[in-house]
Amino acid sequence: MQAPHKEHLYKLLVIGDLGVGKTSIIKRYVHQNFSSHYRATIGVDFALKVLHWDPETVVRLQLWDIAGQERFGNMTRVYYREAMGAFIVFDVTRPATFEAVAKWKNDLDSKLTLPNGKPVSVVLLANKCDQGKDVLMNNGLKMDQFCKEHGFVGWFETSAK
Ligand SMILES: Nc1nc2c(ncn2[C@@H]2O[C@H](COP(=O)(O)OP(=O)(O)OP(=O)(O)O)[C@@H](O)[C@H]2O)c(=O)[nH]1
Repeated sequence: MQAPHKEHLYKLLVIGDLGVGKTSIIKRYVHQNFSSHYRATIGVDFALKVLHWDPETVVRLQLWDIAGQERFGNMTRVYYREAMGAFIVFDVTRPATFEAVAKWKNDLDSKLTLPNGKPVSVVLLANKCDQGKDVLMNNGLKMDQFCKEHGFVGWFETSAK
């Protein structure tokens, strides 16, 4: 097999309040497994997802799993540096985590811009949709409106379970 000759490395952030499922989403995506055991991330964790995009192209996604408690610290500026995009996660069973979404978005936009001066693309993830308590999700239109108002490129319901 011919070695790929195009390689891309992208740094992506995964942020959101404590316990919303950031680590679990990454684990599911990268290692295809899930654990119901909760262990809070301290600071930041990393994972690498390698995508064989086409026969000539390899894409490496460097996923930065930032602890929920970091919103109250000073380190996010350091962690956000040189990221190309971000996911902001909330837990559909805990409305307070949705209220924090705008705060995370503001924190990100105030500390990170692309080299061309534009804000990075951010996707909103409504996690734990397997729990059946998704008040917000019955209202897709409201979510679309929220994304428009706050500058998200879009939103998805997710479950890491
Ligand atoms: N039912 C269900 N539980 C989930 C899901 N995602 C995560 N959990 C559970 O929620 C808890 C917290 O998940 P984590 O992935 O550790 O959350 P986190 O956002 O990384 O938390 P911090 O590191 O504290 O910021 C764990 O007990 C997970 O098993 C999901 O999609 N569905």
